[in-house]
Amino acid sequence: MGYVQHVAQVVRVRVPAKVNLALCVGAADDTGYHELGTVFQALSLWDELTVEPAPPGVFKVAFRGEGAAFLPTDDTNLAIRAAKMLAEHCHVADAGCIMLVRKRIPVAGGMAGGSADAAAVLVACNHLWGSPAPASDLRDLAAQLGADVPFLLTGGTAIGTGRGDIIDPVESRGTYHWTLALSHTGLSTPAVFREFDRVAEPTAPRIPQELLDALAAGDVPAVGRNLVNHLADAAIRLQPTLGSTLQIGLDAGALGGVVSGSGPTCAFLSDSAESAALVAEALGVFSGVRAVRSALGPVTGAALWEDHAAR
Ligand SMILES: C[C@@](CO)(OP(=O)(O)O)[C@H](O)COP(=O)(O)OP(=O)(O)OC[C@H]1O[C@@H](n2ccc(N)nc2=O)[C@H](O)[C@@H]1O
Ligand SMILES: Nc1ncnc2c1ncn2[C@@H]1O[C@H](COP(=O)(O)OP(=O)(O)O)[C@@H](O)[C@H]1O
Repeated sequence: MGYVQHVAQVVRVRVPAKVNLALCVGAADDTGYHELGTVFQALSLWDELTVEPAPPGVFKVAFRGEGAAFLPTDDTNLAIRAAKMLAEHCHVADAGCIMLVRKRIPVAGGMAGGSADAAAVLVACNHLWGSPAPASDLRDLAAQLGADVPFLLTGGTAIGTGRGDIIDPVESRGTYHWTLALSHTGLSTPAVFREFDRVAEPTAPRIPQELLDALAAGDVPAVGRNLVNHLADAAIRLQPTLGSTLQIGLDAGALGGVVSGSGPTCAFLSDSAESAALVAEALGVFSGVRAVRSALGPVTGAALWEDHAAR
């Protein structure tokens, strides 16, 4: 690929959080990664990224909002890794950028906040630098950055296989009202997989057909009944209060409740805003819950946010 001259402008991208409607975990391979069968849904809890050009070789990121104080801003940050990876892949002449992320997705919450930011950076920097990378290259780079990153490019409701990075569309109807119970402390994804390995017997990571049928029919109660997460027991062993959180949400009338990904965020499904509000009220007064958020799914993946573009 030849050298690409970048186009100077300010770019804004909005990227959603994800929840796993099913997270079925198989055996680990030689690298320690587990074979997954997962169904992702993108939720209307958005991180917002602004990217501006910077002098050649300067890559910086800053965070505001939810969990910002806990995030590294050095070269280990996924946002910086994503920008550098794209610049190198596309041989962007004089690449550099300054990124600001307004965070709403909880950090280390099992909702793919870091992965979302990485996906947003790929979309934003590709636009900033004159779209040198086709969508297929963005997908390849995303998978190198993390197992969850490719889905955040796509959004909607989709199946993930392999490491969770091979994304295929799934037939899905309906609007899903989610209530998210945020925890006081995060959980490390590798630690939860390690705890899973310590106890669980690996099986084939088969996504329940009942869940796929319910999604195809837009049968929200049946989706609620068929939410499944093989990492949930491990997450609850590491944060026992999550067991109470799940029970409180279900007692308040949620159609289903599940630990999101590796946790600790718990996600509850309702079929209306009114029912979701009752679930949120019950969770909001439980001391084990730090904060409650409401979100709708499915929504689109990382995308330019034209309406709010810097002027
Ligand atoms: C568990 C899930 C479910 O969607 O989400 P989160 O709870 O993190 O949001 C994902 O599989 C996480 O995806 P992501 O956070 O992008 O993973 P990566 O950065 O690639 O890997 C972090 C660590 O998770 C473990 N890992 C991840 C994916 C996978 N298929 N098998 C694994 O064992 C490995 O220990 C790896 O070192
Ligand atoms: N841009 C980023 N946003 C969030 N976390 C990040 C980011 N870059 C690196 N991380 C690191 O990734 C870890 C996982 O965070 P996150 O992606 O928010 O959670 P999860 O993997 O549970 O969905 C955090 O401990 C954090 O230090």
